[in-house]
Amino acid sequence: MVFAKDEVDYSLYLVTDSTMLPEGTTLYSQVENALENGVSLVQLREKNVDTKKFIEEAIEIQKLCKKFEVPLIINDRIDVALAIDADGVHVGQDDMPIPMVRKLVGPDKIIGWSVGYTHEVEQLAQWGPDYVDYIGIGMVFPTNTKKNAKKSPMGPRGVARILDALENNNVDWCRTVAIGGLHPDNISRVLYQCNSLSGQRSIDGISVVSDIMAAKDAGAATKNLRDILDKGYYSFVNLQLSIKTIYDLDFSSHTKRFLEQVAKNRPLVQHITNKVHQNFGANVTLAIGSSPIMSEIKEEANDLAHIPHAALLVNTGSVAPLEVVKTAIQAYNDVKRPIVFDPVGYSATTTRIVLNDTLLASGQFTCIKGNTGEILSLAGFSGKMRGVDAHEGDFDKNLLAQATREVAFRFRTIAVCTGELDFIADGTLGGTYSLSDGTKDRVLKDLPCVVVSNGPIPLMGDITASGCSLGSTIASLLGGANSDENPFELVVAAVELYKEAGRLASLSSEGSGSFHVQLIDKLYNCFRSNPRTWAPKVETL
Ligand SMILES: Cc1nc(C(=O)O)sc1CCOP(=O)(O)O
Ligand SMILES: C=C1C=NC(C(F)(F)F)=NC1=N
Ligand SMILES: [Mg+2]
Repeated sequence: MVFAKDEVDYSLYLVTDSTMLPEGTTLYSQVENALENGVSLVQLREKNVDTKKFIEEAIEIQKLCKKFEVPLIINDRIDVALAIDADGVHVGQDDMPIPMVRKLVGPDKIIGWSVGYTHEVEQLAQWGPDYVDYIGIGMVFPTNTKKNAKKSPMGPRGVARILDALENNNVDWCRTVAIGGLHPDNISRVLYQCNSLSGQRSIDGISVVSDIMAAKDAGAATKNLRDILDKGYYSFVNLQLSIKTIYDLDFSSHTKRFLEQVAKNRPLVQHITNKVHQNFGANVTLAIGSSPIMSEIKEEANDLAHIPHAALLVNTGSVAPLEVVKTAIQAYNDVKRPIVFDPVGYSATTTRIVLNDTLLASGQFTCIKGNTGEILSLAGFSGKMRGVDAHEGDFDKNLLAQATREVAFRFRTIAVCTGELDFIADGTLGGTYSLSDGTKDRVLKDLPCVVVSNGPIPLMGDITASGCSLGSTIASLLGGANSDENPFELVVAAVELYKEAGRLASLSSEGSGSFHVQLIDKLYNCFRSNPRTWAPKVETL
């Protein structure tokens, strides 16, 4: 049987490995259990076996695949693929060049190629539609399965960039699977975040080796992955994610309700943050009615995350060891508690870019908050001029709104861009994801985005940790909220509250010293004065 190429289901692609089989299992039994539970494509990958043995295995596995009407792909060995008339081959960058492979296997066979860089997509585009049918994009996360791997983990954002490259090079014929360290605890995030910026493309599937091949119960492992793939919804935080495009943002009533919830639920806000912010952030958190804990103890994160209404603030200005931060992010994601991420100094140095990119790839954040420079860099705008027709004000405003929406869309988060104007965009799309067809019905310009303007508060820039402490405020409202509240509304209210407190503080202080104190006072009093008297200007973009 020859599979029509456009009918191949790439959703759950098993790549075999007979060097990691648990006691009492065989290559055949693992593949059979996987096929029975939803694997949609199989690749026989053997790095160190003699050709005779490989052929015997291939014939055996081919019979199994035919029984389940699933195509069989052979890794690397074109000769073996031809010998058994397999449905296709997969080659890596160091294997036989693609044009030769196509010449040998003919036009009907499936050809897969390992891709890790955008220049490889450009090569793919040059060959055109008759060569590569799908690409394995990896590695997404660290993996021990691929020995001497020369590539470093690219994270979901790296996969999304390859999807962008496919679009930018008009490669619409090629399907995509993500591969590398994929397991039940991270594929929801991969499916959720791996979209091209245009929303036209998401990955067509995921590919796993050890999650199934090393599983004692390969059937159960497969079913677990299958269920997540078919779910189409990632509930990463126990708040009410929404797919709304326009919110009725009634600052005074929302903020009053949110602060009442903070007072009632007294959220624990764990700060992993820089030394300068720790003291002021703790005081801001207390002023609002939450209870701060500045903890960088790896073993503690899981206990803290389980405390009701806990929230995590990660501010990468800190020098906390990477493993401590990653453990905390994983712990709060596991219990669906909100995490606010503040990529301090993003783009200032390569070290900070690598550190922040590693952490951004390690979890799902409810909110990513940065200043103008950080958000522009995260969106990849830094230094890129976008036309000069608009005058300074609008130019910044449109650019910043665009950058904030791009960060929100790329990381599926509530993105906050702070500055003279504060921009907030909701890229969560209600937690929904789907294979292959991206977010077609929702694109960047549809994302809810507001700008909070309260007039300049110059003193904000003259005190330490003013931006960092907005993170404490956002984490407090997200942490204190009841589960039926919407994170976008909570974040907008937190920004308005903080901005309004800053404005009031600047009216009643004569310098940065008293401003520091006044800011705490105004936040502290926000419970007591009637927010209705506050009127920050919120404009929906
Ligand atoms: C076969 C392979 N190729 C990769 C690439 O990055 O191209 S990573 C990989 C191994 C993936 O194994 P596991 O699912 O056990 O992490
Ligand atoms: C190195 C590889 C990379 N990707 C893939 C797949 F996911 F199948 F595309 N298979 C491989 N053997
Ligand atoms: Mg190879």
